Amino acid sequence: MQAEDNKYLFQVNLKGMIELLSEHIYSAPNVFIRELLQNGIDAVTARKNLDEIEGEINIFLKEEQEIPQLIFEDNGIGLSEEEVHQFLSVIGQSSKKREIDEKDFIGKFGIGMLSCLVVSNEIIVETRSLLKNKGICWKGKADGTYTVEPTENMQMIGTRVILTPKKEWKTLFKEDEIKKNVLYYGDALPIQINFISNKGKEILVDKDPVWLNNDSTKEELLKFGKKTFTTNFLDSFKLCSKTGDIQGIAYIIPHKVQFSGNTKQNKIYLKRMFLCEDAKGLLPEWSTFVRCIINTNSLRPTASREALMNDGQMVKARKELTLCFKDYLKYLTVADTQTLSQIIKIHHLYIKALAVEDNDLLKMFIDYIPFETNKGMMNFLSLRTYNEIIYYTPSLDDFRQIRRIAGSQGKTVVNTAYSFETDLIEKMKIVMPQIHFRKITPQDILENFGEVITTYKPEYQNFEKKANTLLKLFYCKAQIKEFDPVDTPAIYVANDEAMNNKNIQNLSKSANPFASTLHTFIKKEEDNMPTLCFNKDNEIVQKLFHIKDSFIFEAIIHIMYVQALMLGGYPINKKEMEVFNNSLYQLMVLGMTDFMGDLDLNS
Ligand SMILES: Nc1ncnc2c1ncn2[C@@H]1O[C@H](COP(=O)(O)OP(=O)(O)OP(=O)(O)O)[C@@H](O)[C@H]1O
Repeated sequence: MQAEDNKYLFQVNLKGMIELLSEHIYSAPNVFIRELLQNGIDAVTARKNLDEIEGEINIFLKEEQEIPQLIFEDNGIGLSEEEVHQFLSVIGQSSKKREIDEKDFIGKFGIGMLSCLVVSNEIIVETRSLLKNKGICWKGKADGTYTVEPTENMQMIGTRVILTPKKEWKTLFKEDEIKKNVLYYGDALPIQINFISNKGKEILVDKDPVWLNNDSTKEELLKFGKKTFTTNFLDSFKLCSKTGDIQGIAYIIPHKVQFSGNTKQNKIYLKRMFLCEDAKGLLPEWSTFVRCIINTNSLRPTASREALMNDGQMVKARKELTLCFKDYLKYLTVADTQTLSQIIKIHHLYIKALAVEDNDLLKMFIDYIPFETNKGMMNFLSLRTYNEIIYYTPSLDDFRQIRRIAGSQGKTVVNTAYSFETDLIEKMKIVMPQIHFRKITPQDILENFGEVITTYKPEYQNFEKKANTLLKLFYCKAQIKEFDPVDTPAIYVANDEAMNNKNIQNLSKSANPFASTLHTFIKKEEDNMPTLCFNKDNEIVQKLFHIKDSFIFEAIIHIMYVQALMLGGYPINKKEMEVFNNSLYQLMVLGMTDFMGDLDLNS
């Protein structure tokens, strides 16, 4: 279209716009209901600024004809003929674009009406402005044309939007579907919404939801939470933030949840219109142990109106909401320690995440937080009460080994291999300098084992020599030590590097094409070989010092070696399993043969 000499106006291909909306911007076609509710409530808000009225939205469903007709009617400000041309007929034009409008209105982009053309070929708008005394009928079509003419149908001030479905969207115009969608988007709206069909009038929404009512009791809130999320929550607490003008409620999930950062099971409202389930960015990442219902009056939506903009305001709001979490937990420490213990029992991982971030909380909760130790789960209070030094290990493999042996040495060792534990310990070292923490490895424990000078006793030397020859095949060395408990004959000790060396060693003997170069990765081979420590005072070991039969010696060393691997929770390869089974089998046969030798087979 030519506007002036050499100047042309852009044209909008409405069909393309509708495709863009339905396929890329809106996640589902039912959003037209949200857009109509929102236009209705915005119109009522605009009228209330000039006039004292009780706003109302009536939704009529007429099903007498083969094609149903859906009418959304509001008693809002209405539109004049000029406004119809200016706002309804220009895509991207909105009467709510001024900065001061942001506070009052939900809409602002000037595209919401188009969502109706996703489900209907035509939009009919009958409207009468508060400021004019005649009604207008506007008809807009998906082909981009529209008509405007006077109408006698509008006796009231307000607007009526009339839609008939495209064939493929007829199901969205069924009574149940409409009611479900109206409640999905509009259940918290501050306006009465009625549904009217040939069966009569039904009030769908008429009062403030429990979670926005400051006088609601905890019981009422928990009941509402159960109805909304079908969960019997452990507890609830209020959320509020000045930034974003946020109010809401958080429910504590009564069972363990994966620490996955899943933020998609909440209910987020914008100016009391449902927006989305994903609270990403608005709630801290560790908050997945709660379900939240939140309303914000001033954070900004994206154009799809299905998410909030992750901007500076949201970051500020998140900080304020995080404070609500902290305040609630602090409150529990003084007012409801029973609920606090339950929460910590189920969600200690999240509480740890919180405590890592905040020194005050760390001091407040640390005594309640459970840790895995070689003596079972222990809370920090018991740990610090009964141990002068708190030993810890950040490697799970090391913990598995240490678990068996540290206790016998009177040590309590904490497994800090899980998320946040190491950070917590590092923080505690600073915040609580009076408590002594010490990192420990299997090597440290090994060094604490009683030294046995083998050179004094030829049988010890002989034992180590023979055992070393056998164990070398498994990339392991033998050592005689003295340690508790005496009934443990042998302990396998290997740090991460030693285990790596063992694995490389195994690979280098396999058909791996890089086998010949793998040896270069093994550092200080002898020093860092896994060690099988034999317990000098153990009954079996004592007997092995004197055993003459090399066959039995070999079988027992093999069995002790694999048993020690099992005890330490180490992986066992095929070759190790084979020698274990074979040795056990041979010993059983031997034992039975000896036993049968004593029997009188003829009797
Ligand atoms: N029920 C109504 N009563 C009065 N005016 C309305 C009504 N519905 C739509 N309008 C007018 O039509 C304009 C365009 O509406 P539309 O829904 O496309 O966009 P919006 O509400 O302004 O913004 P958004 O795209 O963010 O929803 C509105 O700005 C408003 O001026």
